[in-house]
Amino acid sequence: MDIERIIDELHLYEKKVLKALEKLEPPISPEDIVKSEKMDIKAVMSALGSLESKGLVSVHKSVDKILKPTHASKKYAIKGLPERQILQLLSKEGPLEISEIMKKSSLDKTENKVAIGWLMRKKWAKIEDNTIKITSEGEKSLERLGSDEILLQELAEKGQIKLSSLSDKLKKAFKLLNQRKGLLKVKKVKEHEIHLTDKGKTILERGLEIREEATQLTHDDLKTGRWKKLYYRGYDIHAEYPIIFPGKMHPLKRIIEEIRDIFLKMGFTEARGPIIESAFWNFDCLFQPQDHAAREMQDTFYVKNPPETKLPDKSLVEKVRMVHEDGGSTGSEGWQYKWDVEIAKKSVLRTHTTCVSARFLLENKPPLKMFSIGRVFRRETITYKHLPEFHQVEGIVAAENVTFKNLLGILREFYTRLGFKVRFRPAYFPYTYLSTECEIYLPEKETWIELGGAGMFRPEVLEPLQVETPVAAFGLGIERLAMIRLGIEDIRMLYQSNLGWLRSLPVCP
Ligand SMILES: N[C@@H](Cc1ccccc1)C(=O)O
Repeated sequence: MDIERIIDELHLYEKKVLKALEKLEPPISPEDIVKSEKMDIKAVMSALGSLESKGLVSVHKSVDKILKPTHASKKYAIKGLPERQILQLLSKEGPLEISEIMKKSSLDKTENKVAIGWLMRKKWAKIEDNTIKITSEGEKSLERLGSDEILLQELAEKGQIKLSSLSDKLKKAFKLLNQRKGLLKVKKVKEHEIHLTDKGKTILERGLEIREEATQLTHDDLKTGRWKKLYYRGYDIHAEYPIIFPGKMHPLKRIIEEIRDIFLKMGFTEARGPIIESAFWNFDCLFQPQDHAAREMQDTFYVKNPPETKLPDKSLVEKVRMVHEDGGSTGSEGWQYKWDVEIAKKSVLRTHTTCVSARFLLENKPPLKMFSIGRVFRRETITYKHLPEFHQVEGIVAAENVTFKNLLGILREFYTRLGFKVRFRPAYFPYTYLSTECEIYLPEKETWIELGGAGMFRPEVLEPLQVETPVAAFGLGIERLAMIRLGIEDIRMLYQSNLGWLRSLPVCP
């Protein structure tokens, strides 16, 4: 970054700190700046941090020790260390036996022992024939203090001393004193020593203008024209900002809207049907025999109230009965059993949206293109893969020349618009022939997953509804598409209020 730009982007606080560094005598600590600039320590530290990241200052971190005297050391600073007190005693009294020292000294027993130990260590005295005598070293020491004693006195005088400020000699003395119990209080402290870098010096040489910043623009400033002279701080685009969670559409709802949009754009009309459906529309008119496994209680939710749902026109019901029993006029043999209208009346929660297509075909004449999105229900145990309630998008295309190939083309177009690669495999449904299953490709897992069924409605479905053109039909699951889109492995995520996750999803995918 060039110097001009750095200067331009300096904050008021950064400038103040730089100026302080120019003015103060090194070594400079953050506390020195706090004092000279009357700034808050937090502001100083944060300014130092950004100045350091811009390469204008270097901050030297070190650990120092603060030494303070104890009660005992203050006493010794006046009277002398125990060994000095005994040295003086010996110089007055001449050589003494240990027991005599114990008696004559004003120290207590332990202090006497300590004193004799240190007399030996410092070579101020020696033991000869059971008596303690001053050495020539000791004689010299009577005239001058040792560096440990000097340090002790300085401590008593100043109250506290930084280890780093001591001369080498006194540093050694500190080590010696610190070996002894109860003479020193030592506290470790972290130190910051701040230096201007060459870059920092260059900037100061250019001269820094410190202008107070206007924080608020008042009505008065505007009226008087003072605003022209005010100095405003630039926007800090890196400043912390509050995280806000705007309301947004649920991701499942979003993909539903996307699917709706695709079909509308492909020229389909949207239809709806009831969620509580008769078995008739859900199964019978789709040529699903009444003993079909899917109709069992363990697969389908039967509704207690209302237990029965109104059937359509008698003639349609009658035609459906005939198709089931012997194929009616379709040329098929039917399922060859006695069809029961009571079973057809039962209320169910629809197990697919194909019943919406069947109803639509009764009401509308081809050519037509219809789609329907809605909830369907199956008695599934809840797992990461399955829910008893999910969404399908259903559709039909009915016209004179509609073929199975057209159906595949429509499905391919739909999935391509959603951004997926699709393939088809043969399948079976009681109500379609030919039938297919659509699979889409998962690049991350390098696998294909099944997403829905499709096929050409059979004559056994179309005849009772009096539809004379071919009808291409499809019914596709939506939750799995959503899971792939969102990269989630557990379908339950779509139905839990996991706010953390929902909030983390971008508003626009
Ligand atoms: N109803 C089938 C899908 C389907 C719809 C239309 C035709 C063929 C199959 C299902 O729920 O899986």
